[in-house]
Amino acid sequence: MATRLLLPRAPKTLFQLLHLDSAPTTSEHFRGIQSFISTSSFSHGRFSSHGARSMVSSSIPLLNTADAASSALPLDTRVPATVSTGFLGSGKTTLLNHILTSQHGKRIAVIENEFGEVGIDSSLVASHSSVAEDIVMVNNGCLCCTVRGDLVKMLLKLVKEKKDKFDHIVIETTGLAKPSPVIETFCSDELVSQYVKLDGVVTLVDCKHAMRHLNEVKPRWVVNEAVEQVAYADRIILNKVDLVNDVELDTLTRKIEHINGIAHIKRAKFGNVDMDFVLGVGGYDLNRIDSEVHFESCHKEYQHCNDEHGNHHQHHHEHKHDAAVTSVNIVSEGILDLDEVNDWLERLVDEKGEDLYRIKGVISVNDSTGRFVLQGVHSMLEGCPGKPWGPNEKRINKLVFIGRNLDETSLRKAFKGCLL
Ligand SMILES: Nc1nc2c(ncn2[C@@H]2O[C@H](COP(=O)(O)OP(=O)(O)OP(=O)(O)O)[C@@H](O)[C@H]2O)c(=O)[nH]1
Repeated sequence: MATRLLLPRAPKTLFQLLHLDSAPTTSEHFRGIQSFISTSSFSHGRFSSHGARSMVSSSIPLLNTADAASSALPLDTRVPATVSTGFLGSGKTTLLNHILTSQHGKRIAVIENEFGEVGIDSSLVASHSSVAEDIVMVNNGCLCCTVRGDLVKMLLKLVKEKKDKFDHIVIETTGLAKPSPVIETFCSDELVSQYVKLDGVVTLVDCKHAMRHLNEVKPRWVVNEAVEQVAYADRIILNKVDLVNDVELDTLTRKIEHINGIAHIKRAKFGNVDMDFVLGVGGYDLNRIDSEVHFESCHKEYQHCNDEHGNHHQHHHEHKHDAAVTSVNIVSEGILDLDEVNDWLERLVDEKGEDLYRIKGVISVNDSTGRFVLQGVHSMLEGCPGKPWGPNEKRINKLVFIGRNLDETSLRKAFKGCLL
């Protein structure tokens, strides 16, 4: 199975990029993306090397470094799209109605999918919407691999025919859908990624029933949709808190953090959250990775858990090799050898791409005055220079891996091997 890596070996370009003395401008940012863009694609649930595609592209043609240096790039004008997912009855339609009736100043286009001939959800949504311009499109079927083509068609129809009528797209998946094919549509479909950018995956969790679904043991090779929906999330809404007590809520929160250590989590009744929490989250935006990779609990531990070299500490979950979907967070001070990181991540996505759901990171690399940020889905990875480090700022690398069968021990070991 062929895959591509994050950081192609182009030392000259790389070092030019990493020597930026200040935060990158928009054009520098795109230069970075372009330079490090992955070229693997995902088709029918399997990685393939056919048809080089970019994970994040834009309406801007990708420039080479020399061109970028002399051009001012236009703003990224692609329409942001939010994918709302969650188990059956978790509150997706309730949240959607909340989005459609809240005052956030955005005109929303909705793509719904539902089974059956009678569109119950769509009539619920349509009747609640207070904004005349909102557009609701319904797809009768599951937006999974089999109908991914329909999603592409609907997205392209929206952006081509109704472009001026909306500012944001919300895609509600059915409760039993795996979110990955929908996410991959944005990452791997060249046409879609020219017009639309994935803003974030919002997962609704029914606090009353989620634990049962998350713990359900599936036959080998059968995906537990509830776990996947949590694993891919940028934002998680623990909904229906009125139906559980504090102990149940805390246990569920820990379980969810164990699966996804990076998503922001909010508790809610009837999907009632601030719109900032679900719209405009920039979950796939390299510019925002720095603020996303926060690891609050790790910051606390950092003071206690430095090893003898002062450069490593364990996350509070001691899971060495877990067949389930989990997160491994690495927070460590130090400077990494970029070539070593390059080799490591290349090997990792090559061997484990299918099991790696998300990667996000902010790292400090040799000869750079600024952070290097990276993010990826499966074997599609991208990175670019980020904000400069402050003069007295500790260079703390933060990396999070969310995936299946993650071998925490070997991830930490490989990371350590990259430290200078
Ligand atoms: N008690 C309680 N009920 C809620 C809450 N949020 C939603 N509900 C109810 O839960 C039921 C399911 O909510 P929906 O929004 O339709 O859930 P959904 O995820 O769209 O459901 P499917 O489309 O069937 O997967 C509805 O009757 C909602 O009114 C909540 O916070 N508390």
